[in-house]
Amino acid sequence: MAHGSGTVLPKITDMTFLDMLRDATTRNDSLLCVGLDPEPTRFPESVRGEAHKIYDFCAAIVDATADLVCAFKPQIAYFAAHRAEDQLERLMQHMRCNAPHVPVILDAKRGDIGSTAEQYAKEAFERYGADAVTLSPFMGFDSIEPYLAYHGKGAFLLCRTSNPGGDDLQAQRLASVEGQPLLYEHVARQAQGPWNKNGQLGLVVGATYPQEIERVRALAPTLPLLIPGVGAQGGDAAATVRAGLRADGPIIVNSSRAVLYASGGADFAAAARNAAQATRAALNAARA
Ligand SMILES: O=c1ccn([C@@H]2O[C@H](COP(=O)(O)O)[C@@H](O)[C@H]2O)c(=O)[nH]1
Repeated sequence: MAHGSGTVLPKITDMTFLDMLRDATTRNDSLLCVGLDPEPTRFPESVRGEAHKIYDFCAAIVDATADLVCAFKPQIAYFAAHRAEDQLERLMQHMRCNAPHVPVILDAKRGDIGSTAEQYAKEAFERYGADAVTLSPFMGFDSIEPYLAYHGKGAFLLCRTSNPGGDDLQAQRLASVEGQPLLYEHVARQAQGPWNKNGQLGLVVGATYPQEIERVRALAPTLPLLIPGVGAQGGDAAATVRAGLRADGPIIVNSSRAVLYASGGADFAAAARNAAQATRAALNAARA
């Protein structure tokens, strides 16, 4: 264990989230984000079920893949469910020290009234020192605004998510808006336009729906797209890149379980590296 728990170390760079993303994408020649979704029942046999090993497991994955990724994405639920927020704090410190060039997106999917959003923003950016966070836009712009007060930090709004039920609301038509767009199209337009006051917004779009990625890209030509759904959810890596990547429109393609649990043995970190290498290569092969 490299560091004790407590306040997350300050950033050693003044780079914005977008600067860091561009730098890591180029430096590591990668569109791949490794998702950190630690589930102790899937840990290597020697530590299986041991929630106090969450930090050790994730730190080993970070060390094995830091030169292969454009971002890391810890999902906060996997830590909170095990009362392991202290281990997430230590992991954030570990990434800051050992992979300082890789931006970290805290997947929290927060959404609440402004005064509460201020607390969530403080949690993401001050407690954990994240470079970007995921948010639900369902409660409107005033629920997003507190995050934008942290200049240079990124905020990814759920737009067309990777799950089958995403259609239940996201594909509903907004009769009150001119042209009657679908809800997810409206989110994309708002994020590319009036809500993006300081250029901090991005969108979450599922790799499981490449046609919708293309549609979102048409409506939001320059926003960074965070695209989960390759790997365990079966999304097509090549179709994802073709639909989403533009010269001035970056993509971050997340894979969690397919990397983390590539092996259940003592070779888990080496297997994770191999899986990350293969996914990075598949994504790069589809780049124009
Ligand atoms: O639309 C969405 C938004 C977020 N996620 C998150 O991404 C990872 C995916 O994990 P895999 O193991 O690669 O399937 C996970 O943390 C989700 O909460 C998503 O899948 N879809």
